[in-house]
Amino acid sequence: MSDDSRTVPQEQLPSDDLHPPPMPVINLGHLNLDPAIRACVVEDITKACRDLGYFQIINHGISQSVMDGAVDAASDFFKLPSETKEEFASDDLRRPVRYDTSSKDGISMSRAYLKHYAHPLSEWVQYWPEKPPIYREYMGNFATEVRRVALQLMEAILEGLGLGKDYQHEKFEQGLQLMSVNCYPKESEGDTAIGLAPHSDYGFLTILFTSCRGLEVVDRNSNSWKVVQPLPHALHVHVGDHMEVLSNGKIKTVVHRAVLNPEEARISMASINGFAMHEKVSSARELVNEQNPEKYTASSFNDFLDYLTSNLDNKHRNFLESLRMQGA
Ligand SMILES: O=C(O)CCC(=O)C(=O)O
Ligand SMILES: [Fe+2]
Repeated sequence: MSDDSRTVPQEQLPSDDLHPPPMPVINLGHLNLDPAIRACVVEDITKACRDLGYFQIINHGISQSVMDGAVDAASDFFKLPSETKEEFASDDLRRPVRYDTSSKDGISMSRAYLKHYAHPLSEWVQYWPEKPPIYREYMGNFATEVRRVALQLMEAILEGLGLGKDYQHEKFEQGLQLMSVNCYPKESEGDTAIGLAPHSDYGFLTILFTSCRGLEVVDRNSNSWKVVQPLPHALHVHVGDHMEVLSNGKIKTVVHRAVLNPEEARISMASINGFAMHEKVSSARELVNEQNPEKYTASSFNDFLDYLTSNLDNKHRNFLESLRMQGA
């Protein structure tokens, strides 16, 4: 290894900047209390989405044992011999399950990940790893629960945007869920601290479980990286590209990255929630007017996969930029 390769560029160093309190924390249990309390929680969620694009949720109804079970299933999978995991390796982004050890961006080399569809579970679970034997059941339980939470949050945001909680209800109900299960080694001296390069997520909402600190988000007010400090038993939520499209830019997607933790190896599990594969997302008519003309071309998850496939070597794969209409 040359000396040069041991010098970590400044922009790849983890941020020391803990997200300054108050990082919004939403008590999701309050959504189901009386209408006046629900209205306040809807307002808090919508404000967090508009101002920051991310927040944490507590009292979300997913039990500790379901979360622990999924983490155990993920850790046990990543401990399997390479040959077993590589059965799932593929460059075909349309495979129902994909395993890889590094991204093609040349930055995030140390992450191992497994991506698979999860909704409807009965359709996809047959493709999931059979080893470890707990994987399908435990990850399936977590995926089902986390999707319930995503739908609940989506309804609240639609309500907060003035579209009504049942806006395009069937399309959300029938939408896809992609689980991105990530395993990062402990940071080792001299290596890049970046575990996953900056990106925004496809879909409306990502709900992320993280076993310890490592996620960073761009704070758009200061245009700097902020460390997300996970609260016990909380889940992190951030907005994806299609939320920006649907809201016609009222809510913005969140650029985020993962850095390696200097104390421990890390597991994260992201549930990415969108419309079905070929269902196009466009800006809500109700949010388009003369002052706010339509800003984005309609697109589907299938279009996103096409875009990724033709931009595999692009370090800044920015799907959303490709949708922005001229002059918008
Ligand atoms: O590991 C993390 O904290 C982030 C994971 C992530 O951004 C993703 O899987 O899209
Ligand atoms: Fe992400």
